[in-house]
Amino acid sequence: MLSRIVRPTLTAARNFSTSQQNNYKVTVCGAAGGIGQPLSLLLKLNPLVTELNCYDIAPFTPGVACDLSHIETASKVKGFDFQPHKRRLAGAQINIADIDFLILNSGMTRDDLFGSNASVVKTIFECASVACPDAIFCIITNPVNSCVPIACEVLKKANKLNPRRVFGVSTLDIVRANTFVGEMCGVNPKEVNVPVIGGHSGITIVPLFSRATPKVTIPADKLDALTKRVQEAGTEVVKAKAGHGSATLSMAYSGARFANNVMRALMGEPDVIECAYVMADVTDVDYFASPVKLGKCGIEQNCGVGDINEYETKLLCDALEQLKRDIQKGVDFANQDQKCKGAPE
Ligand SMILES: NC(=O)c1ccc[n+]([C@@H]2O[C@H](COP(=O)([O-])OP(=O)(O)OC[C@H]3O[C@@H](n4cnc5c(N)ncnc54)[C@H](O)[C@@H]3O)[C@@H](O)[C@H]2O)c1
Ligand SMILES: O=C(O)C[C@H](O)C(=O)O
Repeated sequence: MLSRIVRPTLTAARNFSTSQQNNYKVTVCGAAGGIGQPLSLLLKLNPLVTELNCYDIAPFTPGVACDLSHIETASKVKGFDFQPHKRRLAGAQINIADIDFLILNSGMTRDDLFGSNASVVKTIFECASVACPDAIFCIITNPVNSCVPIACEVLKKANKLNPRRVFGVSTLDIVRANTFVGEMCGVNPKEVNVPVIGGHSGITIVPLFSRATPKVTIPADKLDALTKRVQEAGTEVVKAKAGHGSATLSMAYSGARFANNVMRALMGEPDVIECAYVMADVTDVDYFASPVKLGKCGIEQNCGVGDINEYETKLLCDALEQLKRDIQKGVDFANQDQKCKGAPE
């Protein structure tokens, strides 16, 4: 069982063979938002990204792109605002034709999350299924557990689904688990790898401390609290920001880490393994977060659940019940006939 989760090392990427593709065109949807801006910044700093398209409905999006374009890295940056009166031009306005990566973090945080965000995801994937069906899709938009099924259903309807290339980004759960374990055990969090399986919300988040590397011993009386802290870490940030949004900076880091590792694998680097929420047949549910081995075409192998202990098995059972409902909600939404808000005419 492969358990190494590769870190994003921009310097390592820089040293990598030039005979492989190292010129990825990336579009960030939601680029003007709390996550979108720092994520776009990190992508602008990534030497593997040669073209960065910042797309958002916010009218100042071209300004965000202009700001980024002054940074002294070689990539070209363009900004696209996508106002309602232009929606007819969807694919062209988003500028997703011929791109390699579409990173989707457009949408609201917790208020009215499902209704509005589900529509955004559906709309963008209707465009993507025409404009860039072969891109790598990274979905950050919440609720991830339902948004990934929506995206896959839309692509499936258009006969363009390649499940190896559609990812729900659950990296922040791993990043948090690594950090909290590092703090608790006195280990540099950079050296810690805790696989996190299941989904990305509450009890669907199942950290596997028994499989942490390096091996750590979590005192029995602290295990519940540590597990809950990882599961509720999003709420911890929401409360701490006191009405000013949810996690943005740690999420931007996590999104950039994930995208960088996918790019490294696409370039042919071996043994790149990341946890991600993907279409899978490794449990009773159709979408599941687990370690996946990445390769030149996207997911090469789903490593599945692997060995887990009794405590984690109980967590997983609870997670699967909730995941089933979340997934069904997404599938049902995608298959509703009604035209969604903001869909291209
Ligand atoms: N996967 C994760 O681990 C994780 C972590 C944190 C946040 N999130 C989610 O990421 C999403 C974004 O969070 P944020 O804090 O950046 O929110 P935000 O409100 O700051 O930014 C969202 C951006 O999306 C834009 N937008 C809305 N509709 C759009 C559309 N149709 N097309 C293009 N852009 C559109 C908005 O104008 C805004 O700039 C939320 O759904 C949030 O819950 C996920
Ligand atoms: O929890 C949230 O609302 C945002 C995000 O999913 C997070 O994990 O921080």
